[in-house]
Amino acid sequence: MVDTRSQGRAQSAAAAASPSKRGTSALDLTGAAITQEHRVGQRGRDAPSISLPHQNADYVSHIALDIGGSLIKLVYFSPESAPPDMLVATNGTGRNAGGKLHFVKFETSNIDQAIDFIVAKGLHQVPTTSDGPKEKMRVKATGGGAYKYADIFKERLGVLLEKEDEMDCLVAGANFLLKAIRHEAFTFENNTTHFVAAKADSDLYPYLLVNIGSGVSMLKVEGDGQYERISGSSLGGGTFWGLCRLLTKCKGFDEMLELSMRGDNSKVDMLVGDIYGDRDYSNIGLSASTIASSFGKVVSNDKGLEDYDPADIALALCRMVSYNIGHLAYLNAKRYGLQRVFFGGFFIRGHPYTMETISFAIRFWSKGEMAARFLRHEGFLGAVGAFLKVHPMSPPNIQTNSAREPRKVRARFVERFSMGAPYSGGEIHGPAFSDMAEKVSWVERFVQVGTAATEAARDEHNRAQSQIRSRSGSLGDLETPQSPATARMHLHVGILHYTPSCEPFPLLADPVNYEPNTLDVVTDRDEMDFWLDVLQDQLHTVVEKAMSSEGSTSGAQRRAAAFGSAFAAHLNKLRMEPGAYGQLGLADLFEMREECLREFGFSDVYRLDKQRENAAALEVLPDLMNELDSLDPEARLTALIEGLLAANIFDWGARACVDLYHNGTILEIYREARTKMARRPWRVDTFDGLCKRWFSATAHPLTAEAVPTSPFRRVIMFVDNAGADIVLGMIPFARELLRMGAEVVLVANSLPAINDITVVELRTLLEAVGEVCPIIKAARDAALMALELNGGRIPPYPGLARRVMSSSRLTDLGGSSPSSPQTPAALPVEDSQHREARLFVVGSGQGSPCLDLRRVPDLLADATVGTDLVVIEGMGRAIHTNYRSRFKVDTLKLAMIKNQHLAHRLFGGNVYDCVCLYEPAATPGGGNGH
Ligand SMILES: Nc1ncnc2c1ncn2[C@@H]1O[C@H](COP(=O)(O)OP(=O)(O)O)[C@@H](O)[C@H]1O
Ligand SMILES: CC(C)(COP(=O)(O)O)[C@@H](O)C(=O)NCCC(=O)O
Ligand SMILES: [Mn+2]
Repeated sequence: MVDTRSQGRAQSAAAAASPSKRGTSALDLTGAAITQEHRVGQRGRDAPSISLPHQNADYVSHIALDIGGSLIKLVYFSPESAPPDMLVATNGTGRNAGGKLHFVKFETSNIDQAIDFIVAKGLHQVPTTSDGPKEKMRVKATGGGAYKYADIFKERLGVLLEKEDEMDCLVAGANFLLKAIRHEAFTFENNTTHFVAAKADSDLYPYLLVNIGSGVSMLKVEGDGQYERISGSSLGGGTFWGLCRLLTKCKGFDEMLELSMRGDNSKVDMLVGDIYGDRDYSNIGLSASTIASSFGKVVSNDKGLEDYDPADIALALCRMVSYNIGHLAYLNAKRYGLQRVFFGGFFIRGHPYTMETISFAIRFWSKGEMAARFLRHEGFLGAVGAFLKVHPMSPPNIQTNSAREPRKVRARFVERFSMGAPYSGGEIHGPAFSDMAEKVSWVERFVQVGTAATEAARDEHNRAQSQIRSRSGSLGDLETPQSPATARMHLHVGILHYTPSCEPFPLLADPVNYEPNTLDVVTDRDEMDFWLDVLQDQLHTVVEKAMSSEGSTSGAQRRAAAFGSAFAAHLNKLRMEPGAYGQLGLADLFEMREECLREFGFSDVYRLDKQRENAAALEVLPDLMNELDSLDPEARLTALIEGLLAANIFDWGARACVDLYHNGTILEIYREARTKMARRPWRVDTFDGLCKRWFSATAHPLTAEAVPTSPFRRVIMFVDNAGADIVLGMIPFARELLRMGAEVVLVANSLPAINDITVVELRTLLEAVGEVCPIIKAARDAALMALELNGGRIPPYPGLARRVMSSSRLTDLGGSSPSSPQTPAALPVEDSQHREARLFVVGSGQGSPCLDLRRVPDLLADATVGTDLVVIEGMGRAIHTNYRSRFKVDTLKLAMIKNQHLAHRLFGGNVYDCVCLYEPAATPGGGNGH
């Protein structure tokens, strides 16, 4: 329940909540407003700051505060249920202590607003089971305000702040973020963002942490909890803010930054050229444009404050403070022999000019040797550190299952950007709406203003880009940054999703350097633009699909339209600022579309198409199996792969394929693909190597009737699309391996993405396949029994010598006579611990058409024990991602390329080219990764 006393205050706040009870869905949108002074034009080029109305909260388990001299930073955590296929890991409770971490900030002078927010969301109360007593939330707090405002928190919320040391929290937060978030740190020079990830502790420590809040702290950090505050300065963010307010009459901080962007500091700063008559002082390396004395020109001009443009003053102040801090940071780094310098604190605010200036100071004084690094979570370091005291999310490197490597902390975190991100201009307002109607009306209400604003910002951005291009060179060398021509860069901080049961795929040859994405779409703007265009072009089709997937009701239409607007806004955002969300790759773009659909309640847009295509493909499966079984082993392997590549054409995510569906039935397309497009030789074709390995455990010469012996013990197969792709492609291939005596683990998406089959659908499908295929039936039964005996987890491979099976028995088994289904017990027994050809199914933990092996569920990681072949299928999983990744075991990558640009870009090829890439296990140290 909302405290009645606070309701009045909450309503009076700019973004007032409806005084509704927790748990009800009513939400008063009147409070959510784009205020007049925030309109484009009045407020300059920035997107309007849109205040999300207070929302009914998710269940929140922990909160932490950092109450500084200028800002209050709030971090809170809402636990989340695991996807259904990952329940085993949670002992069936669905809770695995995973959840979402949210970041919010307020001005300290507006402490009531922060308290209203906490009250409206009920963050200060531990929600209870219906009968239990209400507990007070434990609130960790750091920063001076934890002392100064303790009474207010006690009075208004009834909570006692548990105080934590500020420097301790700062360091804990920085260390955590730098290790847990992939793209936390970046450099910013010459208007270019470059993300730098520390891959090992030795890449990180020791470092200098410069926190620019109201004042400045400089800490030498050597490890977790190992630090020393070596210096500081009173000339910090407060100095800039204070002097700016005094001299420019600007009130808001962002307003001052905006203002400074129109400024010309040479009107107030004394430059070297002013002293040397427009000449450089080249003897000591100073160009004419270097500032000799900040505000020095004011002395010689006989002018009053009112004669100066406030923009020039704002810019000169920003530069003065930034440059001084950069200089001090360099001197301290030098003094302690530190090579890496990270800058945090909210003074920076992703402001290009601030970052350019600090970077310039570090580069200049280090004679080009060092580069300043910035943190995306800027001012949240202390709050995150305080949060970790009550909820330590990642005891580093827990040793899991004995046979596997230690888990990596980073694998457990992923950052997601909600639909509000592009509109709200980098401000963070808590979790997504709990009620769909609220969310949709919010988008409807703000989409026009938001779109107008992002368009204005984009025009501004384009203008700035051409200006920068036209004077390139002047910023390239060690020159003082000119007055900023870049539009404001909004660093977006998303919601951090924490999944403690995720870890890197254990079979990666080089997990540290593994990068799933094949193309670099962040640095390569043309590439980014190409894929943004692709997604933009497809958007109306997806909106239509979404709508019809739910019977085109008016509700579905509104939600689909809102999805369309929200996703379009993300695309626009990325077109302007490819680095706004960190270093997103192509895989993230595709995933963002799926996440956005989910956010608007579309749980599975292609569900009916998938069902229809599965049914159609099942009809022809028995004939296909007969046809394959009649071939001799080598021809059969070729036919299996050709069929698999052909079936990969059923891809609702590719424009070229969707166009095909208008002119033919599923079967016609499949036949055409199999006889024409997927015939050997393929564009990338290392089939001969596969063939050699495939028959390496079988006595030669191969006879026509013989079923070969599998050289592989356990094969993990990442499957792709529903319908023909899985039924006529991957399943027959898996069946062949099972027949040869291998164990097979099929890995499917945990959540839907386009027409990819999900793990739940796959299990059902295999039951249907089992009806017409005794091999699949027996292998599924054996797997289910093994799972039952092993508490739902895939047991390690039994680890036996290879079973040599009698080919006649196997041929019996493979016959498509369903009258005599064989149980596993009827399989030939080699010794007491005989192994069965079991067919397991496990979720990939992902909901994307691509495959990011940096984080897979531990249930899948378990399955790698004993695996000696990994098969990755499809354009998303084997081409967009993982095309260049290497594995500790043999790998087979199979895909049809359904996009002309991509085929051309990768190997000068054409649309419908096929890839059959067999790669033997990477030898240790043998140039893995890329
Ligand atoms: N919206 C804002 N309001 C006030 N100050 C801001 C704002 N955004 C950025 N700042 C800058 O950030 C500084 C505060 O940074 P922060 O890291 O939160 O430090 P502190 O803990 O001292 O409050 C301010 O002095 C100001 O320069
Ligand atoms: C989303 C996809 C990667 C899915 O392909 P799949 O993995 O199913 O083979 C692919 O459809 C794709 O890249 N589509 C966008 C490009 C296009 O429309 O041509
Ligand atoms: Mn797919």
